[in-house]
Amino acid sequence: MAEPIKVVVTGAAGQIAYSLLYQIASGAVFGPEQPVFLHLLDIGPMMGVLEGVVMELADCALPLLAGVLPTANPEEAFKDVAAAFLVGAMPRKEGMERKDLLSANVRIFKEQGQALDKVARKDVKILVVGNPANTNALICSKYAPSIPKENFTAMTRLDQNRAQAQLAAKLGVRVQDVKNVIIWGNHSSTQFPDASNAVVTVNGAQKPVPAALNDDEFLKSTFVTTVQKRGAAVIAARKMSSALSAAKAASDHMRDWFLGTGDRWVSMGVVSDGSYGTPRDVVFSFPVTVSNGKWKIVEGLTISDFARKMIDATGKELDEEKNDALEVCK
Ligand SMILES: NC(=O)C1=CN([C@@H]2O[C@H](COP(=O)(O)OP(=O)(O)OC[C@H]3O[C@@H](n4cnc5c(N)ncnc54)[C@H](O)[C@@H]3O)[C@@H](O)[C@H]2O)C=CC1
Ligand SMILES: O=C([O-])CC(=O)C(=O)O
Repeated sequence: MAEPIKVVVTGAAGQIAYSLLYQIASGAVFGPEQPVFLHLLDIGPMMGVLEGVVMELADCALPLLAGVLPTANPEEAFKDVAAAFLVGAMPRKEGMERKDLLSANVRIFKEQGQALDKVARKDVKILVVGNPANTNALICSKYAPSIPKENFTAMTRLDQNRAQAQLAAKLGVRVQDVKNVIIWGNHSSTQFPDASNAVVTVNGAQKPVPAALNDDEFLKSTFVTTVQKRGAAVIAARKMSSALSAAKAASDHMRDWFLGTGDRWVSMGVVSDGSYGTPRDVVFSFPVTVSNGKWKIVEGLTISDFARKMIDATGKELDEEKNDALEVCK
């Protein structure tokens, strides 16, 4: 059996972590042969609740769980970690946009960037889940200059999973029969869920999704808005934001980053290099493939006039969020 790797989850006493911790500790993320030592970070007042989570983890009797460290100290939590799930942040309530959380949450990511910079492994893979995820990831990276920018990512996998599920339902196929749907841009209501390159397998044969559906109007309107507003729809129904599906998406994202995607495309928020005419120096969601622990943006896709407008709009929002966040962090 391999040596255990240290993995931190922040917001460990919260609702996403409650689903996520089991997935990590059971082997669903780093594989069935990789033991994990879990570092659980939350704030001081939540230490009592966190103690209960630690008890439940023990009670799961999981063979891959090598140990658990609950703490309210970021430098203790981030020490020598190989993977960081940055979940801990305030969730939005009904009627809010995710960027309304910026002033409350972005400082958390400044402080955590500074702590990661000091004590984490330089090859740590960081996934920011706490909203507004893209801009929090950018700020975290800016305050951790000794860790490569490529190691900071934001989660748009939940949007990808939602998009894939919507398409599969519309086409009457299994979710695993739909691939290469893309989420461009911000994890916000300006994101662009794009099915123009998606492929579906029907009766053993692959077909482009637009041809299989033959309903461009649906792909440009209902499909896009359903995915853009799905988080709000869950909040309206549950009175709390998505947690089960968010934890599953965080597991998918980190698993694919560690273990690879093959030729399957996945969407990840990464620091933009200006690909596809997007603004540089914002965390923008692109289609990527991953091998040997490194992601690479899928190149050479054709961008329609419609896609151009959508990509520009979400890029503009990210530029604005960046400026607001830098102002808050001054
Ligand atoms: N990117 C995405 O697709 C998604 C992002 N989210 C976001 O994830 C975040 C967490 O959501 P939930 O778990 O539902 O919230 P929650 O309120 O249940 O849990 C958040 C936890 O973070 C802790 N926390 C607050 N400040 C902290 C700090 N400085 N250090 C460590 N822990 C801290 C809180 O004490 C709490 O235990 C929210 O910002 C939410 O909007 C939620 C769903 C999907
Ligand atoms: O909508 C929210 O605030 C939580 C979230 O990010 C999502 O469910 O996609």
